[in-house]
Amino acid sequence: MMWRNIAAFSKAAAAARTHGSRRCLSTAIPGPCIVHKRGADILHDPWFNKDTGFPLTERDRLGLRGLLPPRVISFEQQYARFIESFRSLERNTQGQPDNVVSLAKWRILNRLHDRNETLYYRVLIDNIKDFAPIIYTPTVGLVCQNYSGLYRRPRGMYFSAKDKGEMMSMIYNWPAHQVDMIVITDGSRILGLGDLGVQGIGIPIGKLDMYVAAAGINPQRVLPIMLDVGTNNQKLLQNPLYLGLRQPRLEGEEYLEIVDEFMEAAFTRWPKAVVQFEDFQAKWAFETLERYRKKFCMFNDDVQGTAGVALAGLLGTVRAQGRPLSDFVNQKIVVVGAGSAGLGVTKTAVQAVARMAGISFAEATKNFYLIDKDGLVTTERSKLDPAVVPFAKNPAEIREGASIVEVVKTVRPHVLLGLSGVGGIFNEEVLKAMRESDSCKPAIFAMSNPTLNAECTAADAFKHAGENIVFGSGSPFENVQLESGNVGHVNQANNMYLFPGIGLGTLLSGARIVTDGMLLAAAECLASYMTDEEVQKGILYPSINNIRHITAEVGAAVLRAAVSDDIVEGHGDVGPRDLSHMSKEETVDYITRNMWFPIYSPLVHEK
Ligand SMILES: NC(=O)c1ccc[n+]([C@@H]2O[C@H](COP(=O)([O-])OP(=O)(O)OC[C@H]3O[C@@H](n4cnc5c(N)ncnc54)[C@H](O)[C@@H]3O)[C@@H](O)[C@H]2O)c1
Ligand SMILES: O=C(O)C[C@H](O)C(=O)O
Ligand SMILES: [Mg+2]
Repeated sequence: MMWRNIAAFSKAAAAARTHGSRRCLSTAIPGPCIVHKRGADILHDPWFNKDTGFPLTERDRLGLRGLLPPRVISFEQQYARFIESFRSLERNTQGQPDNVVSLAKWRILNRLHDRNETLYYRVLIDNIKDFAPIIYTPTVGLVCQNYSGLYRRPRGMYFSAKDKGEMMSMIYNWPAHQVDMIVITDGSRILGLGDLGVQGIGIPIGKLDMYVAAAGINPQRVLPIMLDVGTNNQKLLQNPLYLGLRQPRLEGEEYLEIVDEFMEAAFTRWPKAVVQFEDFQAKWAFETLERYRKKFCMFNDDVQGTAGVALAGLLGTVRAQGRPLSDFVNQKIVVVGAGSAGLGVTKTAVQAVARMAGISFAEATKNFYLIDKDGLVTTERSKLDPAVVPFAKNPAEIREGASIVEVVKTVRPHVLLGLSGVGGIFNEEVLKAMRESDSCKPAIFAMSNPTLNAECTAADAFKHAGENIVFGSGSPFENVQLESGNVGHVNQANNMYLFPGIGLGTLLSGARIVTDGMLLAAAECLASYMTDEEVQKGILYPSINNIRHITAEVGAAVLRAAVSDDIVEGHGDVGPRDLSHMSKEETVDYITRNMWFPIYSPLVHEK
């Protein structure tokens, strides 16, 4: 396996990325785009609309003459105008409550999204660091919470329990002929915000925005899906404006029949699509993953994407300590949260230890401590969930149900990682206890989203746990100015660094399933991306500004793993033999060339 080579590869990767990041943004002359509509219908279609940017000849050809003011405004002018209105909104809302400002920013972006997708995705790609926190975590959480009130226009498709028996025909209501990426939720566990029912549609929309921005999936080929099987959120059920089914969630077979029907319908119409499951409550996240992963091209981002990002972070912390990667097997890791994300991370990290040390899975669990809402999980617990059994500790080591602080004080872990969804649970006492860690650079990952649900803030982590820590959080925080004059670096430990590459690499390989090998390759690629110099400064993940480049690398790693697993079927004109003959560089190049980039294409009308 590659683990030993990660540090060596990282230097070469860093050099390549300085080189490569320009390439994927280069703007070749765009090919024509066929439209089947004319006149005002084009202006009202955000896929084709160019607003005042339609050249005069195109206005003639498409029946737009007279429907727009006479001046033609260039793309660059339109872009500058939007950025100026965004900046002026920032100035005008200064001093207002954070939620008000965030929603105002989301609205202005959403209006552009609804009107002109080319311009929208261009401003998103170019300003990803500023805009990701609006269209993705944390603001997307606020949008979901307020969705029924914010709703103006539909986006994506809604399949409800009332549509049983109809889905195979309904799927043909979607206007695009080709769909490459689908992100689906049932709204049952939206970030750390719980059951938000139909309002959870904001999550697939935000994830697919990241697919377009990071992976260059053509926005005409993405499909956000809400599977509305009811909600158990009483507040929503009582809200007269709630837009979802007003019934308790379906359970058991009734629930699975709905998901089965959707999967059959989607893959019947688009057999080559990739489906990402997102924000399902743990029991359904695991059950659907097992049920579909050998049958359909799908993966669960919260279980599998998060596991890869966390593993890359954990390996990074070993490097940050100046230790060889092989020392990963000696790291003591406390994971707080034993749900879809926490269990996915723990299982993957234990597997990595077992592989590296050449020991059994059971032996490799020795240095892992799993804590859930009832405290430390031990074998003494009655009604132990089968999924946590492999990680349950012997109560003779530490008592059943021990609190986080007790566990930290007893174990003196190298890493404290939170995926509990409970804001502030790494309180002052817990963080101070991490000062006694056996690591020279203790690591704290507060991975829960959105910001208020993070287990601690970045500032508190550096203040209480010490200035020598490594810190990661699921939602963005500003870097922290330390008393020593140094900067405490904040890593965004978020699955956004992997899911776009997993989806894109799978799509372009033409694989019909997503294997463990493909997921592991994605994690290894991310783990080897940073240089030793960066890692020693506590920088474990790349800047989000490099997201297209890292996604191309991850996508290539996933594709090459699919080749190794002998499951590629090719994509478009590129067959399985072509894929298997590509070198690593050629694969990255192939992935990069297939990324869509927002630029106005000449529109050609066809009846
Ligand atoms: N950063 C990322 O990339 C990323 C990825 C996936 C999930 N997440 C976040 O992780 C959180 C959990 O997601 P999930 O899907 O695992 O949820 P989940 O509901 O499946 O699991 C939550 C777990 O936390 C435990 N828990 C609840 N209260 C606790 C407490 N007081 N002390 C200790 N443990 C407690 C529960 O017992 C459960 O095991 C969410 O906030 C989500 O946003 C982040
Ligand atoms: O959506 C995110 O930002 C990460 C993750 O998928 C989550 O559920 O929190
Ligand atoms: Mg999620």
